[in-house]
Amino acid sequence: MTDAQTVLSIRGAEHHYRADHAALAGANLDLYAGRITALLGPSGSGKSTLLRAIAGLERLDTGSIRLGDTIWNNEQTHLPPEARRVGMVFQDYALFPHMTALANVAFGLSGADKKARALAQLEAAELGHRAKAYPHELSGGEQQRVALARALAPQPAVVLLDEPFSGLDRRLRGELRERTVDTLRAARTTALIVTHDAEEAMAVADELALMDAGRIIQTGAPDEVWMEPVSATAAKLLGDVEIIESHISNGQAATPFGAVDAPGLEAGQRVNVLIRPRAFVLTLADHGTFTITRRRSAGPHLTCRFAGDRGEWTAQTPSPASIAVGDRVNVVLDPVYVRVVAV
Ligand SMILES: Nc1ncnc2c1ncn2[C@@H]1O[C@H](COP(=O)(O)OP(=O)(O)OP(=O)(O)O)[C@@H](O)[C@H]1O
Repeated sequence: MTDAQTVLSIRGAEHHYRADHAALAGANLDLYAGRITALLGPSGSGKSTLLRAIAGLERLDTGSIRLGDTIWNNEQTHLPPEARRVGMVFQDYALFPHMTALANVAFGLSGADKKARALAQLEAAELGHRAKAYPHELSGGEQQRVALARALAPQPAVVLLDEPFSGLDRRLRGELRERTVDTLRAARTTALIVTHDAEEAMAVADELALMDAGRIIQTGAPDEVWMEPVSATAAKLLGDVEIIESHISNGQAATPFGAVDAPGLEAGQRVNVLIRPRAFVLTLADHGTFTITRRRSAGPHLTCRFAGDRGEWTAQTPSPASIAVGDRVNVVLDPVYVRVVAV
């Protein structure tokens, strides 16, 4: 994303909890004005640590965090959390149990009109009628909405949400996800949402940032990142993928399913061929090269395992019900769902 204004900029962020392990290992990330960035990464990749560093709850060893021209962190500076204009929604919502919903939302506000402003924020979350309820009297979804209202009430420059839907059941998750996105958009907030759920990240993100081993390994629009992963690690974060090691010869990478074009890569270069399950096109053939070893129907598509001399792979095809375990098939690749990346 280059046309939106950068609000928050993180460069070379490093953080160690222990000397022998970097929780952040040189992370770079930009957040853009009014846009929602989803931070997706496996457990332990450093997502929460990055959030906590932005909020000022962890101090960077090296690197910088800037809000516009204001330095929040660098070698000399560590602005305390209360001096940063950050709203935070934690995984467990962290509402004050002895305070009403209204008091929770008003907590970070000052001025004579703070109750009115808090109430307006609760009403925007369609929870005005629950203003006097205590957290234990609210459902999980309502608590999350109060937590979001509390984070937004002081009109922060950036809102950080750490796995904000993880405590909710599946149906409620989808509903609340949409509501949260609508609320953030209505408030024109710059937001960073942490998740380890690829589908959730794709659903909420204007910008997707992939994190692994303390670094941001790829950023971009969700579709772009899905279609053009920069590495096998990035591809795996976004869904099932078969990875075939190969090398470049005559501008192509050989696979057991035929050669794949690999423009721009030099002869001899070692590569990974990244194949999404839907790239495999299976055709029944009496003397086919591969054998179906397993099949599982999942409504509109069929997931098949198939084996050949050099391995076993998983395909996802639009339900051709005629394929059965033991059938012989030939397999070619739909190049739309195949990428070749240098190793
Ligand atoms: N308070 C702590 N003390 C020591 N090590 C920690 C602490 N918090 C996190 N770590 C370590 O830092 C690394 C990054 O952890 P972090 O919680 O940031 O990852 P994460 O991507 O948010 O993971 P998850 O999705 O499981 O929440 C991990 O190796 C973790 O064990």
